[in-house]
Amino acid sequence: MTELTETRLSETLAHMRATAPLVQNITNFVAMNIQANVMLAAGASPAMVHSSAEAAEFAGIAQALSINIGTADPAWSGAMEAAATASVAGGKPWVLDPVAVGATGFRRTLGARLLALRPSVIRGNASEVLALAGQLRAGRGADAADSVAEAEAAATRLALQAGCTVAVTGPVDFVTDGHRAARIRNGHPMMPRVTALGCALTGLVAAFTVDQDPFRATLGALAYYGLAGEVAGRSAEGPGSFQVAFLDALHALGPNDLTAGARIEEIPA
Ligand SMILES: Nc1ncnc2c1ncn2[C@@H]1O[C@H](COP(=O)(O)OP(=O)(O)O)[C@@H](O)[C@H]1O
Ligand SMILES: Cc1ncsc1CCOP(=O)(O)O
Ligand SMILES: [Mg+2]
Repeated sequence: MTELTETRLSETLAHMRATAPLVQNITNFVAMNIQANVMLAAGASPAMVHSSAEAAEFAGIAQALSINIGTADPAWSGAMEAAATASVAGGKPWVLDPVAVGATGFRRTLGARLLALRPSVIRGNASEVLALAGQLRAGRGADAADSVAEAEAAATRLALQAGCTVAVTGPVDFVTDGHRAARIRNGHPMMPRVTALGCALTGLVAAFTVDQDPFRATLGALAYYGLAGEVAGRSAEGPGSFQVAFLDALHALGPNDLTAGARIEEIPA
C-alpha cells in the first residue's frame, strides 16, 4: 500500500480531528467569517489574529499559521512577516495563500517577501502559482485566468526552489513537493461561485499540516474539501444553499467517507 492510497490519506483527517489544532489565520476581510466556519465545521480551532501588536506573539501559541494577502495593506504586511518568522523559529508549519499576487506591484513584493520566509505549503489557483513562480500572470483579480494544467510545471519548479509543497486548485487539483505529485479529482463547479472558499481551504490545509507530512496533509485536506463540495452539490439549489450545505458536509464527513470517496491520481516521479 503506497502512502497516497485513499485509506492512508483518510488518516490525515482523523489526525486533524483528534488534534483539533489551534490555527492562527491572518486572512482577508472577505474570508474571515467563512474561513473560521469552515475550520470549525471540519474540527479545527481557528483564531483570526492579524494585529502587529500581537501577531508574532500569537504565532508562538498557535500550532500552525495561515497567511492570506487578499486584502493586505502595509500595516498588515509587517505583521504577516513577523508571524511567519515566529512560526518558523518555533518549528511550526505555515501556509501561504497568494491571492491575486500578480495583480499589483505591492502584492508581487509582499508575495516574494513571504516566499523567502519558507512556507510549508503554498495553496493558490493556477494564475497565482504561475505569478509567484515568476511567470507573470494578472489573473482576474482573485479568480484564475489560467488552467491548472498550465501551472503544473511552474508549481513543481516553485516547490523545488522554495523547498515546500505547492497546491494548485481548480476543477482538478495538482499537489507537488517537487519529488512527489498527485491530482485530486474531487470538487464541485459551485465551489468557485462562493467567495473565499479557496481562502478557507488554505486555513484548513494549515490545520492538516500540524504534526503531519505537508504533502500528504495537503492531499488529505483537498480531497476531503472536494468531497464535501460534491455532497453539498447534491442538494444545493444555488450558491447560497451550497454554502450552508457545504459547512454541514464538512461536519458530517469522516475518514471512512474519505476512503470511499477520494479520487487521487498519483503521478509517477
Ligand atoms: N470547476 C470546479 N469544479 C470542481 N471543484 C472546483 C472547481 N473550481 C474550484 N474547485 C474547488 O474549489 C476549491 C477552491 O479552489 P479555487 O476556486 O481554485 O480557489 P480560489 O478561490 O483561491 O481561486 C478547491 O477545493 C477546488 O478543488
Ligand atoms: C473577492 C476577494 N477580494 C479580495 S480577497 C477576496 C476573496 C478571494 O477568495 P478566494 O481566493 O477564495 O476566491
Ligand atoms: Mg484564492
